[in-house]
Amino acid sequence: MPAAVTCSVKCRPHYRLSAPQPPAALALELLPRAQAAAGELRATRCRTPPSLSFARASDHQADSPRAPCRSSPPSARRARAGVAGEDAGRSDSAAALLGGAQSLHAIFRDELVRKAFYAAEAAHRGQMRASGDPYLQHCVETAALLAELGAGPSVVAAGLLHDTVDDAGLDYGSISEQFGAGVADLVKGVSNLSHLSKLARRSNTASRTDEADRLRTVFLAMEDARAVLIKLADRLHNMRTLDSLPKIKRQCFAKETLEIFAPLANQLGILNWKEQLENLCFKHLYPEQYEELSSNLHQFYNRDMIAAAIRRLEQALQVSGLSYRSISGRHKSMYSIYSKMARKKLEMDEIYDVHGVRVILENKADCFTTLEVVHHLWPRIPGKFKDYVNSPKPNGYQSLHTVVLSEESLPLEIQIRTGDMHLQAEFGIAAHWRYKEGLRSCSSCAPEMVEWVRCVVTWQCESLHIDHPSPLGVGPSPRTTCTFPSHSDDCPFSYSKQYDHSGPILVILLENEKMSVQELPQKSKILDLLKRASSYDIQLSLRLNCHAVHNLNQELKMGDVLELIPSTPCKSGSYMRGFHQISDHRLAVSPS
Ligand SMILES: Nc1nc2c(ncn2[C@@H]2O[C@H](COP(=O)(O)OP(=O)(O)OP(=O)(O)O)[C@@H](O)[C@H]2O)c(=O)[nH]1
Ligand SMILES: Nc1ncnc2c1ncn2[C@@H]1O[C@H](COP(=O)(O)OP(=O)(O)OP(=O)(O)O)[C@@H](O)[C@H]1O
Repeated sequence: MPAAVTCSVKCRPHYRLSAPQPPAALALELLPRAQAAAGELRATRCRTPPSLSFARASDHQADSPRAPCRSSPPSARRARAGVAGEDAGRSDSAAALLGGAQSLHAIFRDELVRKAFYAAEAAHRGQMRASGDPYLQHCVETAALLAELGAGPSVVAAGLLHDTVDDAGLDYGSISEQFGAGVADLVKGVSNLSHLSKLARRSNTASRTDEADRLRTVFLAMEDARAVLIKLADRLHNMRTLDSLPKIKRQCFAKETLEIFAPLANQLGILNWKEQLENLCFKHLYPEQYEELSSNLHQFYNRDMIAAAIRRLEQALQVSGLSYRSISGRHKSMYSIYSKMARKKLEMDEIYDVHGVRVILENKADCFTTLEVVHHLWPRIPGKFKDYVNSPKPNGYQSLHTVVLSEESLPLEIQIRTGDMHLQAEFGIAAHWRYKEGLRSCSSCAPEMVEWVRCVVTWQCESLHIDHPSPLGVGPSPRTTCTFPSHSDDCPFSYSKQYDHSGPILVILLENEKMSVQELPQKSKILDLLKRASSYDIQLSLRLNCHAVHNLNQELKMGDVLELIPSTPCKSGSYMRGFHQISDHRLAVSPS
């Protein structure tokens, strides 16, 4: 019998065991919209994809991130009145929206969150998305995505308010007054990220891989990790509702999302969001390939096979008296299959890990015994066994891999490893995001930064925390020993012991309405950066993080934004209009 019955059948919500769909529905099930629930859920917590009951809810709503047909923003006065709860003009549909959210996520009953809902409702009243849906719906969907991850009230409230500064005339002061500086900082942080993202789209940063890598690191460096989380939720909902935008805009968003936001979600360990973002980008960027693969997968994806295999393996391990920590399974995402086919020049039927199961055991010996059990249960596919336990990969990755033929005559990849090996594969140098990002040029990526933000987000979000418990499996949980944004001395996540911080810094240069992310050695000065500017002349005035520059020898820090302002103002005035002064509590990568 398993010592601790922690069997976690990780089933995607659209592979619910209890509710088989007719074949016609399968194609839709493969669409990312249907992957709406957070994370790969454990069997015990398997739930249907949440869908909020909105006035105009439909499965494939077509909203735009900044819908041109929105009416002009309501006055800040009304928004403030809404914050104070004085406004009696709320509609039935808003009440239905809140009720729908509350029925899915208890956190929408929280006082702060309800207050934020009413403030967002007042601020966005009358505003519509390109699809014709109320703008408020986007705010609630964004907040709901955060709630699904298990984020706390401040993050969910900030998710509701995330567009009130840019699009509805609320200012930092009034949000801070009503909700506290914590929520206001988050809203401001999301707004800054949105501005940078807009500049990046205008500068086509996504098409330059190195620069896209750097920009992601800057995102992590300049904002509270939780602001990045909110921005990701905002982007995920915008990507789900992209259809009503013109093709050129859809592709622009999709390109940026694929190069910047999906890898960011991967780095933060939010794999379900990463997969949804990638699949949506795939659909908009390569519609023909998407359709083709989607129809091929009709034959390949087997919804019940993984659950059946897990049950069979579970029983066999129990009969053998083997203790296991967990058994989980997953279907490879469409985009992951497409990328693997392209990367390795393979046909669909040469991808052996479309269906996969992973067993985590107590010790190495049990791994090998489990392998025997597996090979007794199913015939193995020759040439597909890999012993990374006795021969670890150069990055330290350890696991046994085998591919067997399931009862359904489909290949099933089975990975077998110990808890320690798994932690190394999730958090260590062999972490999955590094393994993936390692395929790209990632010279300037600051791994310590990613690890730090990833762990902060993990602690902040209940469901991620459950999936990724204490990183080393021993010692105190960092949740109790670290205070954001610094590590305690004994924190196992702290890379400070493993890395010297002599690496480069990343700063943003804004000139001629273009943005570039520049990598400079530590202790570089403004003057050093100016040497890289194509348009620098003495007539220009300079601003660093929204402040006028008086000293060109001032040292730059990670995440600094330097703006070159021409003597004849450009058509949009300051490039950083709407960009809020960057707070000083940026994540410290350098000890300086
Ligand atoms: N975290 C982590 N996972 C890894 C690493 N290397 C491999 N994996 C996992 O192991 C799976 C299969 O790796 P391999 O058995 O080496 O197979 P492959 O190179 O994908 O080739 P195929 O046999 O065609 O599947 C990957 O899909 C990952 O899930 C690693 O360095 N880190
Ligand atoms: N056999 C498996 N069982 C359970 N989970 C798996 C299995 N294989 C991969 N995973 C997990 O599924 C997620 C998505 O992996 P995905 O298959 O897209 O990429 P990958 O594992 O890196 O494969 P590849 O590099 O071969 O494309 C990752 O978190 C990965 O750890």
